[in-house]
Amino acid sequence: MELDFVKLHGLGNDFVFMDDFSRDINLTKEQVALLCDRHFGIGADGVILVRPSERSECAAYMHYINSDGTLAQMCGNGVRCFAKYLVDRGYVQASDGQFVADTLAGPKPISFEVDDRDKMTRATVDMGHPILEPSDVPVNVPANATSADGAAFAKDVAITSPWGTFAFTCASMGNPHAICFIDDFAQLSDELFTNANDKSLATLDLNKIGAYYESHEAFPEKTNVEFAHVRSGAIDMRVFERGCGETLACGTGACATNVAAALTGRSGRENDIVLRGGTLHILWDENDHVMMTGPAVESFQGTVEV
Ligand SMILES: N[C@H](CCC[C@H](N)C(=O)O)C(=O)O
Repeated sequence: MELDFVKLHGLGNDFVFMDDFSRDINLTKEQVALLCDRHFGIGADGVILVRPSERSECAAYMHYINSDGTLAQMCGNGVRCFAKYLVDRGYVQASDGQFVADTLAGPKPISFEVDDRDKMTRATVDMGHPILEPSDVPVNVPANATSADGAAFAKDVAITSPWGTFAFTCASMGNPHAICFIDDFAQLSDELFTNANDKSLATLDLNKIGAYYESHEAFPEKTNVEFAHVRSGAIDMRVFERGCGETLACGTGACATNVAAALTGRSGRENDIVLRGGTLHILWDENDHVMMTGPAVESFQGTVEV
């Protein structure tokens, strides 16, 4: 079967988009993995099928699949690319400046900017409420803290690994995230770095430590794993994504990291999250909504045999 596709990315977190308004595309895990293979396929972190929404208030439904073929509830960079796909093709009027995207994590209101050719450049997505109750993240560790409004959450929970014990604060944006804040990388074991002479977030070996925690038994549905360093005015973050491995950026991960930093008193509620692929601006507002702002870029189009 020959399928048209469009390749888009949000800060280098990249996706193969396919128009599935006719609801007749059903890809196997093997087909998704091949489409995402960076040597034998198109190459991407995931596949996004654009489907009709059953919600009258939503323009379309984003069906997100990780590169390993597993479904995920939400994709922050993906939903900004989803917005660009719809606006640039006229499914959403550029002059409207806003619409609602439907996702497995529910409706997500989006406001967007366009250039002088009515092509979308940036979007702000209302990612909704962070989910903090440990059993809802889900994470099998006790709620050891309560947030300002009394909600239970998993704060700095120590989970051991072969390379030492790391403390995670856990939150969901519809999908699970475990965030470890590291202040001093020099304290960590040499074997955790791709270059022990330069111990930093940049040289942390995520294929070792990220992969270990992604599938740790503490996380019944696995988890996205973020390592972050808070500095004045910004938070540096790298991510080992569930079902993908390390990606250059993670929108839901940036949202969860912002919430975790604020909850644990490491930062305020609004931060620039600096990722390998670029910067996302995140605000956890006074109504408990997490607002994510960032770009989306279309790389190329094509057809592919599956
Ligand atoms: N791998 C994630 C989904 C993609 C999230 C990420 N690409 C984003 O931008 O939020 C998961 O299985 O929960």
